[in-house]
Amino acid sequence: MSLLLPTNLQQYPSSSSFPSSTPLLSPPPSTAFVPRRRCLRLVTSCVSTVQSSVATNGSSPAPAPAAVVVERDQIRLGLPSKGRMAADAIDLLKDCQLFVKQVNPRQYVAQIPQLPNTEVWFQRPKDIVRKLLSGDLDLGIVGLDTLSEYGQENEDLIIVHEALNFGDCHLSIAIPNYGIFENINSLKELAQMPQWSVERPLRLATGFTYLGPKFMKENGIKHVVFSTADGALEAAPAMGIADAILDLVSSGTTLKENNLKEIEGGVVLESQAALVASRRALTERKGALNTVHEILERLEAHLKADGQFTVVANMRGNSAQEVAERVLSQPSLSGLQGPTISPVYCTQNGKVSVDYYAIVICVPKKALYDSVKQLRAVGGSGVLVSPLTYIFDEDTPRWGQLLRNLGL
Ligand SMILES: Nc1ncnc2c1ncn2[C@@H]1O[C@H](COP(=O)(O)OP(=O)(O)OP(=O)(O)O)[C@@H](O)[C@H]1O
Ligand SMILES: O=P(O)(O)OC[C@H]1O[C@H](OP(=O)(O)OP(=O)(O)O)[C@H](O)[C@@H]1O
Ligand SMILES: [Mg+2]
Repeated sequence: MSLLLPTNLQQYPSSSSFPSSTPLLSPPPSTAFVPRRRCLRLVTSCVSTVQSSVATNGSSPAPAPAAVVVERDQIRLGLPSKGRMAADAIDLLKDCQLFVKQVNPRQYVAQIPQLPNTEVWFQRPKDIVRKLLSGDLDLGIVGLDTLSEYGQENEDLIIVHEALNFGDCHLSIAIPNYGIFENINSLKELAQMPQWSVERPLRLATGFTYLGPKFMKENGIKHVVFSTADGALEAAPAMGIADAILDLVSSGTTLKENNLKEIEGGVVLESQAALVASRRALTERKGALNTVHEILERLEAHLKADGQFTVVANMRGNSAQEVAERVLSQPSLSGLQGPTISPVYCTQNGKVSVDYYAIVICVPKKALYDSVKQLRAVGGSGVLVSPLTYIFDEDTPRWGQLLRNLGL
């Protein structure tokens, strides 16, 4: 196969792609920490010279002396310092009653009073990943795309929560919707175009210089060269300096406005914000595991509740059992663990009696109207709907998963 990769790309592992759907990465062979140095990062926006000029993002596999975790009192959490993830990360923590106290936006360290042993450090997303690897951060919030690109499947990186519900986007190949690409709609068709040869390979512009070549190689795409730039990649095809691009897409507006289209089979990964930790920090740094447990519990309680409403309704009935049977006959009314049903006491002619029962259930926001209809169908009235703030379960499944992953 004649995938044209510069030699420095070929020394990286090219096993299966980093699975964004896998919550936790596999355990490491040992807990010994070998820090990896940042690699050279050569950026060129000149596509015609790229065959030997693209270097991968992230860390190089250069040998380094074994080291231990540097002692410090504080657990360090990295948050995006700017860009579209910055405000959302702080807002998410606020929704979990974790208030980041940043005196001014140019100050790169902050505190969370609710977590006195934890410092927040604001960094660019890619630097959060690099610093988790170097041991300068213990925890971080970054997009799965950045984690995959700069983490490069390093076993020290553990995804503690893979779906923080913001920063949704996907990494995708896009081609022009005109000219020779007009009738090309899939990766397979793109690969089979007669235009590409050793002399004239497909020119792909991307900032994802690790994931891009890896994806093309895994998909058996021959005759491709990569170029990279720091932004506005969508301009490259119209400028004549690339045939296709590989970039993040969320609304799709930028592609549309630049006459580009996505193709079937061209999605490299789905991404959203994730909580990531250094395995070494969790196993060796005092207090790190407790901190991550608390953050995880708060996140799970908030995120689980975020998608739900509390619904209260009154229902006429002869007994709680009979009301329960009616409610449970409806598919959307079973709540988290079944409905809570309580008698509503009233006085009639001086006597206390029970003619109504109050039922309380949690329903997914998306299923609200269906649930209301089903409640009415079984005799529910006076339906009250309120937002749900937290759901603290007995245990958080991701915590158990994390402990297993750490071998604890
Ligand atoms: N439409 C989108 N385009 C790019 N990133 C998005 C988009 N939607 C969500 N994201 C997420 O936001 C992250 C940060 O993007 P942002 O553009 O703010 O910073 P960056 O491009 O990594 O940094 P810089 O602009 O300094 O190079 C991305 O890595 C991705 O996880
Ligand atoms: O699908 P859309 O909602 O249109 O978003 C996709 C665009 O957003 C990002 O660019 P960004 O805004 O970060 O600018 P950049 O090109 O300078 O990175 C990304 O690189 C795409 O260009
Ligand atoms: Mg950007």
